[in-house]
Amino acid sequence: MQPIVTYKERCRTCYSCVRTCPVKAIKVDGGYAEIIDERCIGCGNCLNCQQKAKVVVDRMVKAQELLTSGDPVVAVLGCSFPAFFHTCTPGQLVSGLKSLGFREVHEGAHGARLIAPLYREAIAVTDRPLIASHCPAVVDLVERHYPKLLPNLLPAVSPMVAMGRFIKETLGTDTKVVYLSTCIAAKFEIQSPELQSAVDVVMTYGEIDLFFRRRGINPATLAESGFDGIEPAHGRMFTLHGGPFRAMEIPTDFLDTETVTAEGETHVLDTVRDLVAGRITPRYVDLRFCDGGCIDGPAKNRDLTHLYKRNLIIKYNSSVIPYRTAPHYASAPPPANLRRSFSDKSKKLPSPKPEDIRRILHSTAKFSQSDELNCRACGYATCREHAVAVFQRFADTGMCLPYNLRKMEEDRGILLQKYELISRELSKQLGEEMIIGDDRKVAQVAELIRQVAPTPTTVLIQGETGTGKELTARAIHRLSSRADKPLVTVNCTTLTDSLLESELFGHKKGAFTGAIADRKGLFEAANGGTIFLDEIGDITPKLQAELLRLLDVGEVRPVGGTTVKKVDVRLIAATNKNLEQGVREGWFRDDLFYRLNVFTIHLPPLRERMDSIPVLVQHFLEKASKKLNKRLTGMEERAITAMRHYPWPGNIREMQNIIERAAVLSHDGVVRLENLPSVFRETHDAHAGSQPGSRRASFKAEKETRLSPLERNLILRYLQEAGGNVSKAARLADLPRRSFYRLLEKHGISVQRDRRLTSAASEPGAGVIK
Ligand SMILES: Nc1ncnc2c1ncn2[C@@H]1O[C@H](COP(=O)(O)OP(=O)(O)OP(=O)(O)O)[C@@H](O)[C@H]1O
Repeated sequence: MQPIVTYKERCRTCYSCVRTCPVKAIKVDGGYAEIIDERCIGCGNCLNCQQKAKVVVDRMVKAQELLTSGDPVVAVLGCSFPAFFHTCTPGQLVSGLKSLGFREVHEGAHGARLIAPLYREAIAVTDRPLIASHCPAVVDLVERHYPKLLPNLLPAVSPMVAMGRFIKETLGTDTKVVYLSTCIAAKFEIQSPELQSAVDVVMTYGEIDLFFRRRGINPATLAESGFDGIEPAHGRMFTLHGGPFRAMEIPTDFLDTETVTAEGETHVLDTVRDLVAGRITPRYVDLRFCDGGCIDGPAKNRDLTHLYKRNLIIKYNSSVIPYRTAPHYASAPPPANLRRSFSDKSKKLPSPKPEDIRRILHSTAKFSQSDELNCRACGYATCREHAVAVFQRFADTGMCLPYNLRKMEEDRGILLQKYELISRELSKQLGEEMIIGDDRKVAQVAELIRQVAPTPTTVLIQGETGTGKELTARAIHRLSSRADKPLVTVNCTTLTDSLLESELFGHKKGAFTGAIADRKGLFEAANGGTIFLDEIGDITPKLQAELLRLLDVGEVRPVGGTTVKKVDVRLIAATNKNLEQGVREGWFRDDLFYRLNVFTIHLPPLRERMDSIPVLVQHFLEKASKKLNKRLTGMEERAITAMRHYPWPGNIREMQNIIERAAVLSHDGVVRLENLPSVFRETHDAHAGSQPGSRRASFKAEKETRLSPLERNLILRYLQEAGGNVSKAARLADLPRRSFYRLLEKHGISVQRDRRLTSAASEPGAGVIK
């Protein structure tokens, strides 16, 4: 089993392991990131996964099995142990390990002394730069990724393997050796067939600590025992920066270019690349993959700083360490063979051709250099590196975050547009086509519609939100000679600017990222019929110019296209903005305004059409009855009175929504005041209170009634400014989100994001235009 395993179900594909793996030994496939064993060098960087999806396999069970097997088991403490177990003395630690069942305890630093002669010899006679082979991650790095440097690896085993051989050759081969360390690569090292039998188990200090705790052993409370092996003297310096020179007595000095020492991923990789390129030619290179050396290996003590740990080692080195060297070691010869060889374990990967890279980049909408953001969100340093990994099947294109975000945004716009079309279609089926009203102003509107409908004239409909602008546009189309041709409606605020332009006019393949084929626009789709552009006051100046051109010459030019197409489309535009003011303030083109303003219909707000309230109530009750499949016979007088006195900031849509909601709540088929949002009860009470002879409402009730509409208007305004996004609206209003939601509920306002502000309410009654 590999020493590091992946828990698929914990992987959240954040790609942090891809990002931190120095040799890109991580493959993202099937929604999780797993280690590619042949490429892995065991550095342990991927263990920093916050989800704990990559973990070191716990060797405690294996160690326990050895300890209970009856065979002698020897513990060897790696040189960095004083920087981990700093709350007890070395002698107490030895006692603790013996309580666990270890027969002997050794200092692994002696291993450095064992291999030192080989190092000195090789360095003295070498004709090429020699790379130290004591760090297993460095050995794996060369064997798996830089095989050109195989002849440069110093042909000696690591101190750990030297210790294992020394102990087994002295005590006999039935002896088991457990090595304790901060190193994860050592766990990989002992799996190599050539070295396997030297050490049986590698455990981290953390695992041993857990072992102590599980067995209720606290070494700090134990009496001291002495180490059983051979005292390593300055071999203990091995773990410190530059320590191997001292531990193995390799002569060097500060400015000596004959020897180089490097620690940490960046420096090690740079040095290796320099060696491969022949940029440096020292005699000996001492490399350790972990930044900070062995005391800062992946299983280090994370509570202590590097300098503090370094001081612990130095202090340890100058203290008197209890030793009771067992007699069988005093005269033991060094192991017979401390040499080793290395092999090429690299795997040749397929190299993509330029067109392969281009194809992969195109598939994530990267058509030019500027599209390559190199944001590293996928874990690769550049978009091209990612593309290479995709080609080599280590990565997939779904890892590109900017592309995904953009695509989501576009999909959202398209879905919103579809949603609008479907909900309009649904409304039509529910018989929403009628313009209802029983007042003078709606009668005037109806007359204007009848007059303009049969002509080809462009119409501009102005009115507050929810006053029936779209309904009016539909009526004009229905009464025109184009009624049998399409009516295409577009809400100019639902799509991003660039997407809206391509939706309206179409685009040519390659016009922008994501334009993978030619596409017709909505003007072409509406050819022969009518296009209704809702919220025209929100379009950008660029789009205003295109629209003006279209109205002037009757031609559309697709985005990215050079040719134009004739279209015959009648335009009806609507806005709740004051376009004249827009012209004065410069955000709306005057020439487009005059082009649109040929025939304008102003829709009065509901508060100016109070006479229509009863017929509208009736109309919406009938609609709700159909939609909810519920018998509704009417609305009680108190509720109608409240409706008459309510200021209706959301106009007829608000009324429609409120009646539908009340219809849901009604128990007996009659909509009662209690079924309406509380603000209506307050409106009713305030009104009743102001009637002669009626009992005066309390100050609190009256205050609430008068302020409530104001509060409601404010909420609607914030929502409108936030495009229907409640969190944003709450932020604008400087209110906690929860409070904002409470206000929405109080006023019966329901929100559909990016649709427009709809509040929980209504519409009218007697058909004026059918
Ligand atoms: N006079 C009316 N008679 C019947 N229903 C109406 C009337 N006016 C509006 N409605 C209904 O109110 C709702 C909102 O109408 P519409 O979408 O036409 O308003 P709008 O002014 O276009 O809104 P917005 O400014 O938010 O785009 C629709 O369900 C519509 O059917």
